[in-house]
Amino acid sequence: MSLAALEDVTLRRNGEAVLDAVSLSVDAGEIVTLVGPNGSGKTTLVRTLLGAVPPDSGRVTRRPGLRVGYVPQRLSIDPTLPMTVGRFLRLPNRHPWDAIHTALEDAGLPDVADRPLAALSGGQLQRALLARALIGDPELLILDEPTAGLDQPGAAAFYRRIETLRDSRGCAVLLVSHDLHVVMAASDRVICLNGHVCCEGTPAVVASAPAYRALFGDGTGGALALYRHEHGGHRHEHPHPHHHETANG
Ligand SMILES: Nc1ncnc2c1ncn2[C@@H]1O[C@H](COP(=O)(O)OP(=O)(O)OP(=O)(O)O)[C@@H](O)[C@H]1O
Repeated sequence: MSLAALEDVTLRRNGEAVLDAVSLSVDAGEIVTLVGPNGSGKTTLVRTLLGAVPPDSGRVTRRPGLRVGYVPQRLSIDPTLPMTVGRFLRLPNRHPWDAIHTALEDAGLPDVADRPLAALSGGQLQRALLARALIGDPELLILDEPTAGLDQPGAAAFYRRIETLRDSRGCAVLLVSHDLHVVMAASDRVICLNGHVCCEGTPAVVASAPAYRALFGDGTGGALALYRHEHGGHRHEHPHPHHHETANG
């Protein structure tokens, strides 16, 4: 059984289908990247999958007792509040401190528990949000545009961390992105959303799908560039956009 799935889900707002007969599932341990332009329904899809919004038709299923970690697109509290990172992570469930420290370490942010939240850089804040999502030991980690606001090396490093986390913790990852031209090479599947699912498959399959090109045009020469890091041998610690390998050449 999938961890979470939508089956033929349609959701209307103001007479328009925001989600149009969408089917999607996330299985244990896989990385699924959901890409789509602004307004294509990505956040609505995630909220529907989480059970926060009921669909007008279709079925939403989640494995009973599924543990989900959610990294929101934006922080919903004022990051300038005089609060330490550790206290922020203890909200609202008062998790034990050793769980907080483990999560910070896994998110690549050790030794910051006592620092004010306001003192974190954008990339560090993103990792703090990731740490918060990891505390409950999620089976499914959902990240909504986690690299928005990060520069290319920052985004690449964040994606590497997600890949490592999937490997070490075995959690499934649903990654939402509006970056139409660059996705994590480690994605097992890429799903392109534009109200409906217009194509899906491995990154390489989607990159060469006519529906992808028709929707997302010719940025990056029409290719889907992949954040890929090499295992062993030469390694790009700071990948540059021009160094992205492309799926189809
Ligand atoms: N509660 C609502 N009432 C009316 N319209 C809504 C509501 N929720 C979403 N929509 C509309 O549904 C469409 C999809 O919104 P959604 O936020 O899911 O898109 P998105 O792909 O996540 O966009 P972005 O990349 O900008 O975050 C938008 O046109 C939005 O205006």
